[in-house]
Amino acid sequence: MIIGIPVEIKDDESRVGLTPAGAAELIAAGHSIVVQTGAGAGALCTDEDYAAAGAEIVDGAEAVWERADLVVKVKEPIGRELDLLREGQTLFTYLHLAADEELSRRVVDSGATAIAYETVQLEDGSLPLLMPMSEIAGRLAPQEAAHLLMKPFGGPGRLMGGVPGVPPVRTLILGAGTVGSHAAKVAVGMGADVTIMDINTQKLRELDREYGTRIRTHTSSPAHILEEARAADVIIGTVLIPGGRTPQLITAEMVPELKQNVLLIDVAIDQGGCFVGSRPTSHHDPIFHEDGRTYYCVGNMPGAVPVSATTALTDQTLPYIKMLAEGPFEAMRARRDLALGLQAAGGRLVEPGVAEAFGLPLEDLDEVLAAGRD
Ligand SMILES: NC(=O)C1=CN([C@@H]2O[C@H](COP(=O)(O)OP(=O)(O)OC[C@H]3O[C@@H](n4cnc5c(N)ncnc54)[C@H](O)[C@@H]3O)[C@@H](O)[C@H]2O)C=CC1
Ligand SMILES: CC(=O)C(=O)O
Repeated sequence: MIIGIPVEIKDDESRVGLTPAGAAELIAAGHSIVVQTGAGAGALCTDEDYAAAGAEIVDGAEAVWERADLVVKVKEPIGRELDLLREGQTLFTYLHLAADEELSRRVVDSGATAIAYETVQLEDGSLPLLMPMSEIAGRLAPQEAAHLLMKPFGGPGRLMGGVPGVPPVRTLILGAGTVGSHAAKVAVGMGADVTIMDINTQKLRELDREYGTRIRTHTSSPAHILEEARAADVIIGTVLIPGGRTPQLITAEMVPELKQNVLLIDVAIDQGGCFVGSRPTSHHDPIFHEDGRTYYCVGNMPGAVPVSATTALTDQTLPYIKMLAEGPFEAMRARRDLALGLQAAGGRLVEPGVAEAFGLPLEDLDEVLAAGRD
């Protein structure tokens, strides 16, 4: 099979879908790799590295998209990429369709077999291809907060950990999954005053066991969120309903109750965001202010650390790319975890969260899998 690796064209996105080491493994398994010139440059993977692994380097995105049976990317297709995506082609990438109706319709209508990293799901409910980037985004969130609280960067001028005699910053984390637990780790390490909330008490128990009295846990409900949010200096949003649009936990009624100068970091913006005022921002223009509150809503946070993130991503995606390269439908029929990544194929949408978000017709996953031909 021909596997294509294009340059990522989203704003400030320097990750790449496959490392040269990953390319070498796929080539050893009998596949061909076509890499767009410069695709790995931002992640310190040079064209020479890919060529040494046996990949072909080609100029321009068209040359990759036109030749590839399987396109492996990092972020959702945008702009010209959506024109190039076609029936008979498999796309393997983060898609986050439930956050974007136009993108959802274009991906479905393309007829391509679109498989989202973020909904590949193991039997225990974990999301193995979302996890590495969630670990990174979680660890980055308090770093971003520390930076944005400083006066020279437009913040109110506060230190996350405080100092003797001056209290630390009150940090509220909504969601105790992968992003939330990693954000807690770094925020606790910085000495912040951390409260974390989830609807899943088991996750809160695990954090309680790990951090004891260095962290406060609180069951998530609208009343409890309001109580905690009123006191917070930083709120980090990390909730997820896999495949679906993020529930809005900070509502329009709650916003006037928040402190002036509160910093709201919406990591969950890629699935639509969990604060009512959130709208996507980018690394080069990451924040906006509304009613005295500051929002940070970058949808590709790990793009800030492309060297670490590209390796972490390929480490997890490579076993799945190998399966897909042998025939995507056969692979999805054999592996339920991979099949749960399927969003649409042959113009048929199979992701319930997307159908619900936009009122689109939903097809049965197993019927679509049974009908698929490699
Ligand atoms: N902005 C960025 O660059 C990145 C964003 N993300 C996004 O971050 C979000 C979180 O990802 P993960 O931590 O991996 O997901 P996860 O599934 O590990 O954790 C989500 C948590 O939210 C909890 N939750 C659901 N509804 C809730 C509610 N009403 N109140 C409180 N908690 C609730 C769940 O119980 C779960 O523990 C996703 O939208 C993901 O796509 C992930 C990586 C990078
Ligand atoms: C998960 C995701 O959307 C990202 O890493 O950009």
